[in-house]
Amino acid sequence: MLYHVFMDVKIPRDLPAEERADILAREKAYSQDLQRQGTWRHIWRVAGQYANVSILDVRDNAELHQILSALPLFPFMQITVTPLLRHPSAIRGDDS
Ligand SMILES: O=C(O)C[C@H]1C=CC(=O)O1
Repeated sequence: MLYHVFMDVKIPRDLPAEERADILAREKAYSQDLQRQGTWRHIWRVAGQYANVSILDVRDNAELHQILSALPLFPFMQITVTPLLRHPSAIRGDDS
């Protein structure tokens, strides 16, 4: 199943710099690993915001929840999930 996921990042200003850097490095590694596996199909920066729009391809709601709640930045993000299905007018073969 495909999901559109909007992640709005709000890291507290008073988080120590070392801790912030560690979380961001782990977040990047985690996200890139899932991208290599094909689970995290797309990630886009939202212009002008510390936020991203992502497309994840997972088995079900439970797997999506497991993946998102394990994000190192999870405690510092507002996440909005929208389930997707193939549009009847779609012509691309790889979007379902
Ligand atoms: O920077 C972000 O948008 C947050 C986050 C999500 C994946 C990743 O590598 O960073």
